[in-house]
Parts: sequence; structure tokens; C-alpha cells
Amino acid sequence: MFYTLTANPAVDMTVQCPTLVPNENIRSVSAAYTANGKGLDVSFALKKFGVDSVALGFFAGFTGKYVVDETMNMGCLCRPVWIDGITRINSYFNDGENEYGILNSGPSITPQNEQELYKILDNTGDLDCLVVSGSVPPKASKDFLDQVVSHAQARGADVVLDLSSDKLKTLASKKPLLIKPNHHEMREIFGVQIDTDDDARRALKLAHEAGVQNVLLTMGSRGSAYFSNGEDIWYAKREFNIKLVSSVCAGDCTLAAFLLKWYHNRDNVEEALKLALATGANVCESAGLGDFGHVDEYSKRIAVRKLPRE
Ligand SMILES: O=P(O)(O)OC[C@@]1(O)O[C@H](CO)[C@@H](O)[C@@H]1O
Repeated sequence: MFYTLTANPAVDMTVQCPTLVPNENIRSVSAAYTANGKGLDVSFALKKFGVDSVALGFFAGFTGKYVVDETMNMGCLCRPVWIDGITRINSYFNDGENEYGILNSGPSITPQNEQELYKILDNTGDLDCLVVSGSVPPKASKDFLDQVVSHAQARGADVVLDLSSDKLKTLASKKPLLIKPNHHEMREIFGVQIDTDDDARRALKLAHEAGVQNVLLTMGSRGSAYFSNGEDIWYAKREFNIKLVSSVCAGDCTLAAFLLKWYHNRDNVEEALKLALATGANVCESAGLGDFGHVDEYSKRIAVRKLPRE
């Protein structure tokens, strides 16, 4: 069973609006309020593909209750750790030309909250793979993520990491099964600006040298991705344009779709990349995750090639 951990979930407010004007109030065209957070998005996307997972995380106040209720309404399993405060609301604006995001830090967690989470991990009987995604709440212990990975690995589980902090570099030594940085995170964490296949090769090599087994490197609005298993590198690119509404949850759904095809069949890289990029593209066309209505069609329009070995 896949488990996901969202240590810092959110209600996302996604607003379509006219051009923002300093010191002026403007009226939005539309606004959507959705239960989100990176790991939760992975669970929601898996569910849309008909796969169950268990969503773990810290939740607080009326917003936390909303996120947990929505998670269960979607038919996802959820094991919340309840904490003090209010689960954050993150705001995203699209003015037709640019996207803007304002992310809040979220409620703090205590050592007791952390212990409660470790206990859940220690008592799972069906944990095959833990996907740890997103930011860590304020006041988390310095070794919180190390502990999470250790508790999961002690159960014999694989660990997948989607973290933007440079903590990813330290955690790499724990040999996670897969990491999913985007090109900005790869530059910040491993110091390589990726514009060409050779740049990607260098960055992916650094990630493997740090200990990571597999890397799914997404290239954001370029609509492409690299995957490396340490021996071979594949490059995938979508061959169509999309009308962008919000790119916010696209990376998380890309990861979910990739895992769906690849986790149980590691030779299935091409199919996994096609579904992953198709899903990411379709998610960009609505606020939140959308209905995945174009995923099948888009999957047929993703080109994948293997890079020649060096
Ligand atoms: O602050 P984090 O945890 O890094 O990111 C949080 C967040 O941006 O991630 C999701 C999209 O990936 C959103 O639903 C959510 O608001």
C-alpha cells in the first residue's frame, strides 16, 4: 500500500483575476477553495486512477477539519495527527499572464505530535512505500524528516521524497527509492542549471552520487521531464500546448501517475513518463486537480527518448 505524508497540508485558494494593480482592490473572476498539500495531492491523484493509499499528516482547526473531511469524501484513507492552531490557507492568483503564489508557514508541531506520527508509521501492517512531500511545519525537530525516513525504512518500506529544502541532499544518503525535484530545486540543491541534456546528466549523476536510487526530474512549464535509474536516462516532452489555469498541483499528480505505472514494474519507464506528463498537463488546465478527463488522449502525445549512454 502507498502511504503519503503531508506534514504541512493546506487549503488552496486559487483565484482567476484581472491584472493586479498596486494599492487597488480588484474583483476576482473566479475563486476555488480546495483541500491540498503535496502528499495529499499524490493520494488524490492515485485515487482518481483507482488506487488506494493512506494519507498521513498534521491537521489543525477548521481548515484542517475541512481538508480531512474532503480527503475522506474523495474516498481516500486518512490517519490524521491533530495539532493545535489552524491548517494554513495558501493563495494562488492567475491574472491571465502570470501566476502568483503566497504560501503561509502553517501551524507548529511539537515533539509529542511527531511521536504520534512515528507511532502510526511503526504500527502499519501494509506500508510498502511512503511518499514524503512538501514543507515541514514550524518548530519541527531538526531530525524530523530523518526520523520519518528511518521509521518507514525500519518497516521495510521504500521512501519517495518530494522536498524543496536542501535537506534532500542529506536524506539522499538514506538511499530513497525516488526523488522528484523540479529543475529549480535541482539547481538550488545540487547547483546545476539545467538547459541541455548534458546539464541534466550532470545533475542526475550528482543526485545518484549522493545516494538516491532513481530521479524523476520535472522541468516545470517546459512540459518535459527526465528520469534516471542510475544506468539509463530517459527524456520525455509533451507535443501540444495547454491553456494554463493553475500549475499548482501538477508536479504532485505527475509523481502519482509516474509511481502508478513504474512502482510495480520498473521496466515500464516509457509508459510511466507518458502518463506522468499527460497528467501534469491536464492538471494545469483547472484549479486544484481537475477531472483527469484528457489524460488518456494526452498520453498519446508525449514523446519519449532514451539518452545515449556515455
Ligand atoms: O509549502 P509546500 O508544502 O512546499 O507546498 C504547499 C503547496 O504549494 O503544495 C501544493 C502543490 O504542490 C499546494 O497544494 C500547496 O499549497
